[in-house]
Amino acid sequence: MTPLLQAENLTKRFVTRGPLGARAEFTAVDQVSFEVRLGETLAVVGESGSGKSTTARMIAKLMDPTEGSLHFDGEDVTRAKGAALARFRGDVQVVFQDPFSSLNPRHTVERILMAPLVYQGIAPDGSRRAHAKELMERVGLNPDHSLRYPAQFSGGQAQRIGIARALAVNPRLVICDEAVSALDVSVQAQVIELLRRLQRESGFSYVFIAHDLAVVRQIAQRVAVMSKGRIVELGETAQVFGEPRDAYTRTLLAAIPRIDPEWDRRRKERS
Ligand SMILES: Nc1ncnc2c1ncn2[C@@H]1O[C@H](COP(=O)(O)OP(=O)(O)OP(=O)(O)O)[C@@H](O)[C@H]1O
Repeated sequence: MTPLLQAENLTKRFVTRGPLGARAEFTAVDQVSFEVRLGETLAVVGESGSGKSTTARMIAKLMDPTEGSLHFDGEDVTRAKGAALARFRGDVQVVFQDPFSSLNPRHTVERILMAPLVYQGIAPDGSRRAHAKELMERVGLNPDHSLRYPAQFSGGQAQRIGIARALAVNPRLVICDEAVSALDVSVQAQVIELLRRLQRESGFSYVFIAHDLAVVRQIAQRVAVMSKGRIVELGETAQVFGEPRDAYTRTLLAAIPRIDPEWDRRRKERS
């Protein structure tokens, strides 16, 4: 079956300036290849600076790769512009880490949620307001609060607005870039539950970028481990976490605080 998204040898090099103004090239993402299957959640994990966000930005087409290609639903979208790019934007949405900086503080929730409907030409003029309220209900927000501003919501509620905005266009792939990392643990659990429910209801795929492996275990069927711009391991979550083949993955797993003592005990027994 054609994968929903296919990244092949994606590479991103940044040009930097050294202390004496010398030009240097830095490879943030190096020949990364993976596919995202229909309806699955693929997590991308790795330490800070390993290239997760740069990869997310390239597959969301918020940044062009220096090299490599990107296919969506079998179509080459690497250089997509105009109508093809607009179609891609309707299919692929991003939820960012900090809802407060990714939501316009001067716009009401209603306006924030109506904007993608207007852009994608979804829902006729007269029904957009009702559509925005429905979206609020879907993500567990009170639709009576549609005329409030982002700052009037808590962090978890604001992230629900970010999720509702991503869902407005009925995407087929949602990229969550550290979408729950800034939330308190209890709020985080609620938002993860919401993300899972929405996937069950709508069947879209997630690429879930995270550094918290405990979160990844709850949500992802497959996981790609990144280190220094490369994917060092990719496989079923249970297999990668249970029997990591790569030394870096083992270090990463050993470094996280365990929330599941039973799992930790089994891991220690094996090593
Ligand atoms: N615009 C840029 N110009 C130069 N270097 C960049 C740029 N964006 C990212 N980098 C560098 O590329 C590397 C990968 O960054 P990236 O943000 O993708 O990593 P990450 O794994 O998402 O890390 P974090 O979890 O801290 O966000 C880092 O060393 C970063 O400093």
